Amino acid sequence: MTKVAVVYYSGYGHTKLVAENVAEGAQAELIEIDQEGNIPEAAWDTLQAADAIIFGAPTYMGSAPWQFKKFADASSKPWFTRAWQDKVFGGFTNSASLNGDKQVTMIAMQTLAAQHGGIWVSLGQLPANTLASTRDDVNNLGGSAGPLVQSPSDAGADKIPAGDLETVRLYGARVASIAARLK
Ligand SMILES: Cc1cc2nc3c(=O)[nH]c(=O)nc-3n(C[C@H](O)[C@H](O)[C@H](O)COP(=O)(O)O)c2cc1C
Repeated sequence: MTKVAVVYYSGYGHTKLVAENVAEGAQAELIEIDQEGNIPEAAWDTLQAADAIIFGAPTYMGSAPWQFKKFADASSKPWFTRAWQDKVFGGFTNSASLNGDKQVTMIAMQTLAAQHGGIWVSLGQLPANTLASTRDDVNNLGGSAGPLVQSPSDAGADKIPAGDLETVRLYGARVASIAARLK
């Protein structure tokens, strides 16, 4: 069976809900990076055993929060031994603005996957960008590297647009299916 892990950081719960939706689509195990930027020791074994790893983080100040970066730096241990070489990777980000510099976070995740010698899975969904498009549509923020999610800054995770959550569920399924094909 194909194993997928979603490793994510969430400061205030919005990205956590997004990660849960990605994991639902991918049938993945969730690993939360805590407020100190750490994951449980056993989670490193889960990542090692995974066929695919999906990174998730909100965008803070135009990039991933330091807790995600601490996790990324800690992954230099498996990097040294090429332990994640040829795994399938994906990633997603969530932030308050429609744009909000999400792409910077996506590029950081793609680069991290490349550092590990991984195979990055793009979003693979057409953008919904016509006059008739709404926030309920899949890929209404027009991502290509991976799913982009917007959480209004003055609301809880329950106000994340339905289209964004459907986008991430489909992306999770895509990563899992590509990992299964390559296995
Ligand atoms: C320190 C900080 C910096 C932020 N910087 C950005 C930003 O650069 N762009 C943006 O669109 N939203 C920004 N936001 C808003 C968050 O991305 C947004 O509230 C997100 O839903 C938080 O996710 P979380 O609840 O998983 O932490 C920032 C929030 C915080 C707390």
